[in-house]
Amino acid sequence: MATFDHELRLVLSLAREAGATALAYQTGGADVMQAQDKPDDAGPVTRADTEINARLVAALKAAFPADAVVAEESPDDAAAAAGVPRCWYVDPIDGTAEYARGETCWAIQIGLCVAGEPVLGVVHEAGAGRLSWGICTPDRREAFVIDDDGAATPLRTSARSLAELRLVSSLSHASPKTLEVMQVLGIPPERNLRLGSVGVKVGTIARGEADLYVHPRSGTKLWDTCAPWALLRAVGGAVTDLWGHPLVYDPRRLGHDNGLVASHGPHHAEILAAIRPLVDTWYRSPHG
Ligand SMILES: Nc1ncnc2c1ncn2[C@@H]1O[C@H](COP(=O)(O)O)[C@@H](OP(=O)(O)O)[C@H]1O
Ligand SMILES: [Mg+2]
Repeated sequence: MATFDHELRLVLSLAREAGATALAYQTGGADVMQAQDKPDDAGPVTRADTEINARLVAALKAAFPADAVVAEESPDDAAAAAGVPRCWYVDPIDGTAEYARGETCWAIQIGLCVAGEPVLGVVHEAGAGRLSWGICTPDRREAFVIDDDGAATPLRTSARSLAELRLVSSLSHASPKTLEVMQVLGIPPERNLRLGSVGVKVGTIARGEADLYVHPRSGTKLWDTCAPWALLRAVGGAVTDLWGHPLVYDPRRLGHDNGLVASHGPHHAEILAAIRPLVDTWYRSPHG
């Protein structure tokens, strides 16, 4: 029986070390962070993204030489990952735009897929002083949030009804489509929490503070979602694209071109049905 204890221990320690690096640079301000824009509108990158990326990739490859490692700042390695049964997806800093602005809604994310299923995820919100992890396999379903003092609390989603849903949506990639989603689901602006980072947003659902995250377009990549999905699946949440298809973790296609819908679980099908008329007006059909 694979417990993933060894993997979890290593990844928790790597995430904490990376969090300390990122915080040290962020405290140093703009000159130390060295934010630059990547080509092709791919968003900002900082010294912390590059250095943490290199450290995490090297450590995972050394510890698990048979595994593939796909990471945001070294995406060319993804070609070699096709067909490898175990693949790590690493986002050294998810929410780099917020990180570079000195905010706290960013996270170090390390996820493991086995046969295309996210089974282990660590989302370290170093700026917020909180680290969440989850394991979701047929043998083990467990997810905790650990605060800076080391206190661990089991993650638990809310029991909110469809009429009470709390949304969490992007801060830096806001879309007018989100307002349409809010309208059809009857979600007022005060129940829309805007935050950076997929992992931070999904974390609010895993802790029961929000219930629904809709990313109504392309733009996110497998490293943005793998770790968050593992922990949300571990607590019974649901994740699909805008049409209700499961997310596909195939390193030959790094983008989630059909958007994202993550929820606390019990109303996922009703949410998809409610937004489907909108999706049909936005897009002719799903990609691929
Ligand atoms: N429209 C878009 N174009 C490019 N990247 C996008 C995007 N929407 C989301 N992302 C990526 O998804 C992550 C979460 O975005 P957001 O927090 O704004 O929802 C960010 O990852 P990084 O910060 O790791 O680059 C961001 O780059
Ligand atoms: Mg990211």
